[in-house]
Amino acid sequence: MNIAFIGLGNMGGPMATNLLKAGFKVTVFDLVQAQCDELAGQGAKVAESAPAAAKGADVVVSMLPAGQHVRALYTGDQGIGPSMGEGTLVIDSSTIDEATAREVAEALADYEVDFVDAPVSGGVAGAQAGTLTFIVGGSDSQFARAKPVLEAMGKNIFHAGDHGAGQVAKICNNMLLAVLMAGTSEALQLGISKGLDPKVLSEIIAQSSGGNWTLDKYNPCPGVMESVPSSNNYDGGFLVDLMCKDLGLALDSAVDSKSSTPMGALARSLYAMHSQQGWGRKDFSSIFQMFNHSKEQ
Ligand SMILES: NC(=O)c1ccc[n+]([C@@H]2O[C@H](COP(=O)([O-])OP(=O)(O)OC[C@H]3O[C@@H](n4cnc5c(N)ncnc54)[C@H](O)[C@@H]3O)[C@@H](O)[C@H]2O)c1
Repeated sequence: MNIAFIGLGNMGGPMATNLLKAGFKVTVFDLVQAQCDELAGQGAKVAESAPAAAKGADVVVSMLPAGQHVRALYTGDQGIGPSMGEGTLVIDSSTIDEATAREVAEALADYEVDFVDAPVSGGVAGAQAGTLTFIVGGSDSQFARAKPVLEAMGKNIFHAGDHGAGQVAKICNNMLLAVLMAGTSEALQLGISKGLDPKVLSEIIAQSSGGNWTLDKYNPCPGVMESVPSSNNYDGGFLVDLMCKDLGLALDSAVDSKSSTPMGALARSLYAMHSQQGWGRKDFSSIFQMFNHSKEQ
């Protein structure tokens, strides 16, 4: 099976690597040449453009920053719709708004191209380990077509509903993640300000009723955990600006459905302020530093 992979950033790069490891023939394209070169070193073919990558592919996977990039890739003037053959399957794993996911699905149907939205959870570590959770929106038959490809990159593959449903479930998860990361940071900084060792405090809370994923798998306090962005100057991982985007998507959905999301609204303000203070290109766990009043850590 020939797979085209478009968008080789923090997530897309390791996802494409896992498709190569699973034995698929992979053609890649990214605007950043160095990221294409890295995949070429692992056996991928590098295309000169997105339409060239998509030509002749059985499956096209995209992992782009936001909705406008996905819309432009598939439906814009330079869109790759006409480059794909009838029966091609498109898997978009970017986190975008549900309306764009549905719009792209409809536009591609005109070319007899199948589409699923398949955003992921699990972060860069999950992308590298091939243990991502995929949350899929599409018809039953489209889900069945996508599953074997997704299994090469992930562990848990969920069918959330029709087009756009994957995106709705994903932003519910990320809104909660943002709230948990801010709350965990606040609690750890309180303990530190009272003289507690953050490693000891993390172990205590992890085994207590406040335990959560941000504390025991993605600890935001530098020095507590290895191989997470907080121990790497908050580089790599999931950017503050991407979290701001996801919180914006969650609040748009809340307006649309007349839902009350006060914690999500507060989290969006906190992460936006953090971004304005120069942290936009750092990992979202750096919100920990917003609560660091000593500035000595
Ligand atoms: N990083 C994470 O932990 C994480 C976790 C879950 C979901 N996500 C979501 O996954 C998506 C990608 O995240 P990421 O962290 O890999 O972002 P990233 O910024 O590291 O990577 C995006 C890549 O897309 C490329 N790109 C942009 N426009 C392009 C185009 N027109 N053609 C080809 N390439 C193009 C960029 O050059 C970049 O390499 C986002 O929607 C994000 O919200 C990220």
